[in-house]
Amino acid sequence: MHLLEKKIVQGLLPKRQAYSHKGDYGRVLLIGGNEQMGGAIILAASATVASGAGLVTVATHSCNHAALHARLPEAMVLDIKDQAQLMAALQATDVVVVGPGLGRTGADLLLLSTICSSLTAEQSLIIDGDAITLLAENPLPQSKAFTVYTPHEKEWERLSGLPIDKQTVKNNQASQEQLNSVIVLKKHLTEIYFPQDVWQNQSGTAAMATGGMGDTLAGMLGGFLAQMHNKKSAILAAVFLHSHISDLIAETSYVTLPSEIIKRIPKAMKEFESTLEVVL
Ligand SMILES: NC(=O)C1=CN([C@@H]2O[C@H](COP(=O)(O)OP(=O)(O)OC[C@H]3O[C@@H](n4cnc5c(N)ncnc54)[C@H](O)[C@@H]3O)[C@@H](O)[C@H]2O)[C@@H](O)CC1
Ligand SMILES: Nc1ncnc2c1ncn2[C@@H]1O[C@H](COP(=O)(O)OP(=O)(O)O)[C@@H](O)[C@H]1O
Ligand SMILES: [Mg+2]
Repeated sequence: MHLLEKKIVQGLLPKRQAYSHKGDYGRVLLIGGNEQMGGAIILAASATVASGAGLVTVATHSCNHAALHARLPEAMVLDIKDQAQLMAALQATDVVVVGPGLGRTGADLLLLSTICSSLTAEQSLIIDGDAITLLAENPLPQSKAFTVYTPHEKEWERLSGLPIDKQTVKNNQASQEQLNSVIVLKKHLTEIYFPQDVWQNQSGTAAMATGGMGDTLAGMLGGFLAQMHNKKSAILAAVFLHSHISDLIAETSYVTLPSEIIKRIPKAMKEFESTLEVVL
């Protein structure tokens, strides 16, 4: 197992070219947020914007639109129930993040099925939160998109069938192979399962154990994948930085709020940029 530590991530973020524009930094579509959990998709989308994605759109329940506009004017908003608009947005996007605060109704499952079947191999799909639980209970044909699941241990138990005490590296690798996707298994010392190798994050503390923290990581992953052509570097950098920022805040704070982490993403990214491309 490789250790994901500061020296690995140093220089992974490409310095931006002077002659570039928002179209060069990717389109991300975030899908989630029902009547009870609008906060989850607002945190995720805020993390995507703070990570520097070129254009961010949020498909969420209409009751969340005013809050989203007020909290995050950088993002565009569409009604999660508007099929036509959603299909157009799915076709136009580079990355989809689905699941934060989505809910687990039959309509949510239908939506998930539409998403999985309509994406192409050129697109990336991050499956988080309720979308993982829905897929665990109702397996669907695999999407053609490059797929990343971001389960915590309980969600991984549902998806892989492995009880938490059986989630060994070997067992997790076997499930990762079956799912043919990247797995970000979130916990203390988060593990990242790629087809070729496994990484263990060395940053992060119990100060992160608070609602909305995983929603924030899902949004960061979306933003990093939208901009970086090396997908592995994007995933490793997002996982490390999310927890690294928390470590910095935790030096003087008992808990680290997701919204505080989001504010510090751009500054943290700057410290890890490089003009030379590092390949892991
Ligand atoms: N402000 C909001 O709107 C929030 C919405 N949320 C959404 O709520 C939905 C359900 O997610 P939940 O994770 O709460 O519910 P789940 O029912 O999927 O999982 C929570 C349970 O898993 C257990 N667990 C075991 N190991 C764990 C680990 N390593 N990390 C975390 N939990 C572990 C917890 O103790 C808890 O009992 C998701 O769609 C999520 O995005 C949450 O993110 C909380 C904040
Ligand atoms: N004790 C801990 N040490 C390190 N990281 C933690 C700890 N507790 C939680 N985290 C991190 O916080 C996040 C929690 O994700 P998740 O449970 O999906 O949150 P939510 O769904 O509420 O947004 C993960 O990135 C996880 O690694
Ligand atoms: Mg979660």
